[in-house]
Amino acid sequence: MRFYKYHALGNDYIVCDPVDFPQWKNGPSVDEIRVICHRNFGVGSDGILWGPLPSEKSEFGLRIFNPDGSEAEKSGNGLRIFSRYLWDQKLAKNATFTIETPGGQVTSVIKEDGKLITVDMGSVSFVSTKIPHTGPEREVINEQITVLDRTFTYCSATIGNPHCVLPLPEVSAELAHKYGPHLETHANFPRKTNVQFLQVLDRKNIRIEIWERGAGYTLASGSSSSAAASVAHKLGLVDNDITVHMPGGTIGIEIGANYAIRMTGTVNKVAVGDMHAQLFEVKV
Ligand SMILES: N[C@H](CCC[C@H](N)C(=O)O)C(=O)O
Repeated sequence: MRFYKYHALGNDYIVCDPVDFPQWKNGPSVDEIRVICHRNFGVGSDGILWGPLPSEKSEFGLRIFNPDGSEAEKSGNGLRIFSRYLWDQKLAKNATFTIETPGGQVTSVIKEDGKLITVDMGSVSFVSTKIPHTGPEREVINEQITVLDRTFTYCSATIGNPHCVLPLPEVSAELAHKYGPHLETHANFPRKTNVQFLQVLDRKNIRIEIWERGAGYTLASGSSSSAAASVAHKLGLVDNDITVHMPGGTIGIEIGANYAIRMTGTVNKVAVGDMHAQLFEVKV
């Protein structure tokens, strides 16, 4: 059971290719995902990338799993990592190719032999019924939400997966750890949500602290960068080309017409290894 581990700005994923896991007819089970991703009992990662899968629409298909066993519609860092895997394994014959995710088709462009990758992520929407977010259909902009001892003003967006973006004068990891879990599971979000605390530094730079749906605190997130940059732009606070600063590093976001997002960031290869059958004897 060969696996390939990469990270994107410290947001790490394990690529599991169906050719190496013939026993997984429909992908890994929740128990298998949870133990593989576990930092002590498993290989350890912020998620699993299951692919390449057959696709009728795109050149490659991909499924994305969070460490809690849930499935994500899209992952920006995950898509850069999977694109790098396809390039490294010579499965991608050209430097530009398409990938189908449950959250829509994306287009990847390999640069610097895979050390830098650009992904056209699709378009961001703020519409409640697309996120999904409860209440009447509207764009979720500057609404109020109360968790624990605090009421925040927030916006919500989707780029295939759901996001709750909270603009503040200053952000911190402590904010993400304290309020993130409660926002992630708030009743406003029927499919839960990713959470970003947003600090606008200037018209070309933002800073975010992230609490991910199904993964918790992470050092970087491509879909979070896309959503937070789009919210900042929607609020008139930034221009179209933005650098998103996160604890793990920076991602470039270009906002096009109708909030079409072009994301550019690095990928680092970590390891290639083999999972042992005893890994699956533990349930976490
Ligand atoms: N936890 C996310 C998926 C991974 C997102 C993040 N790692 C990224 O790079 O976009 C979700 O359930 O929607």
